[in-house]
Amino acid sequence: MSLENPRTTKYEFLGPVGAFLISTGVPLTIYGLYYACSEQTGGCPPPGLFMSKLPAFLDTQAALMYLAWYLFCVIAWRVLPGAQVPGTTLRNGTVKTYKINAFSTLVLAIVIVVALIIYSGPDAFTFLYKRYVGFVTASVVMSIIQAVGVYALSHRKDALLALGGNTGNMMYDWFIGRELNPTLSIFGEEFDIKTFNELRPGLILWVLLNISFMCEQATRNGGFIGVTDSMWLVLLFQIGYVVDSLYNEPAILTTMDITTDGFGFMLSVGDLAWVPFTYSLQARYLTFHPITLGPFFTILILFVNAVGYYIFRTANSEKNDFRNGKDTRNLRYFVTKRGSKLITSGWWGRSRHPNYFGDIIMALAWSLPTGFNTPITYFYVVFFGVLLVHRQGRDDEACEKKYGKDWEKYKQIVRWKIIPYIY
Ligand SMILES: NC(=O)C1=CN([C@@H]2O[C@H](COP(=O)(O)OP(=O)(O)OC[C@H]3O[C@@H](n4cnc5c(N)ncnc54)[C@H](OP(=O)(O)O)[C@@H]3O)[C@@H](O)[C@H]2O)C=CC1
Ligand SMILES: CC(C)=CCC[C@@H](C)[C@H]1CC=C2C3=C(CC[C@@]21C)[C@@]1(C)CC[C@H](O)C(C)(C)[C@@H]1CC3
Repeated sequence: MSLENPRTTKYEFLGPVGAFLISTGVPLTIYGLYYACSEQTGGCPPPGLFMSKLPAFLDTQAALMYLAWYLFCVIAWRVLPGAQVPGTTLRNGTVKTYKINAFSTLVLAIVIVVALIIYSGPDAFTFLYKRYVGFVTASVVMSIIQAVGVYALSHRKDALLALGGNTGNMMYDWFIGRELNPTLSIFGEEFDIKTFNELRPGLILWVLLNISFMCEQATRNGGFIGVTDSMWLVLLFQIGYVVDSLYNEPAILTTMDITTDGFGFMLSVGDLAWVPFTYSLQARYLTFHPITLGPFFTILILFVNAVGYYIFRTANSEKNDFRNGKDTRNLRYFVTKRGSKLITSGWWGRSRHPNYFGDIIMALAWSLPTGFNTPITYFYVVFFGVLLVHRQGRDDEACEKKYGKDWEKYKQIVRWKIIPYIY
């Protein structure tokens, strides 16, 4: 075992057994959510739990369309212009550069879809709703293929492995991600598989799925005039979130997924299947269960989302500006033995993950438009809460390793983990 790629001695997610359970559980949950909440199976939930029939899992047309979608994203990455931005310094001392053009890819995709809808009517873009299960299968197959491919590639002599992904247990390493930054060369340009998947094919597909669900509602209700206020709210919030993520694309380069985690099945299925198909559940529900909120509830939900967005954005900007030497707020901080500074006032003085707090408030605002008819449309809030609590724990552990006593000192100053005065 080389010094650069030490053997991993600690398992996360309960080791190989957990890796197996999550790898099978994630696709099953995506199908399960469709089964438990869809028009085709009889409602949300269906009247008899085991009585309804699932549509075909395999749909060749959907698979071909999904492949075309993925290729569109790759071609857009290659041909659209974009700044070359350096990532963080890797532990072997090298720095990778990334092409920043995810936002232009989103704009291009939306322009094409809107042109299609204007030219041919909303009915022309309902195929994502109608062939939903086929698209799920295509994205899961794509995730498996990619995870197998990057696992095989990671056995090159020059591969830099993730510190957490080199246990030697095939199942676990395949799941958690063995290589830190699997890269291909596409027409002479370095293609970083992990950052590409994290921001483009899945997040933009989430937007397109939502637009397709709105088109289905419009088709049924006499055009876009018949689209309900609840559907508009969900689209506004979720498209706004994706726009924000892609517009701030360089911010992803310092997240733990990019700096620390390898790319394996957990991230490939999370990025390509889980994000678009479970995060869009609310809009899919509203397609077959339209809800009119009226001005009072619309304004109330807009307010909840605005509060969440304000916290999420100002917290992330405070940290990014501070770390980039552009702080205008005179935030208090202390310098750690490692040399980096930890903020102790503003949002980062109120809790150790104020951005997660904003994110979870937004998650709630995205489910509220579906009313209180079924708990299933609140799945995202629950999952996201669990994800963020777990992520907070992982980050705390990583910071403890990085900063040692300095992290203890920071924890003494900032006692709350996510929600000030509560958690
Ligand atoms: N919608 C979704 O499904 C998901 C959304 N997200 C969102 O992604 C965003 C990024 O999240 P994530 O990467 O987990 O973590 P953060 O952006 O919260 O970054 C954590 C890192 O920030 C640095 N840091 C911590 N405390 C301080 C401080 N006081 N002062 C300065 N730096 C500090 C540390 O790294 P260092 O010191 O090494 O720089 C730490 O590892 C969040 O807004 C989150 O809500 C995340 C996951 C899923
Ligand atoms: C069910 C399963 C296997 C879960 C894996 C977790 C993934 C769903 C998440 C891990 C980190 C993520 C990030 C985003 C989406 C969810 C996943 C993939 C993210 C792209 C959402 C938008 C944000 O602005 C972000 C870019 C910061 C974020 C990055 C992490």
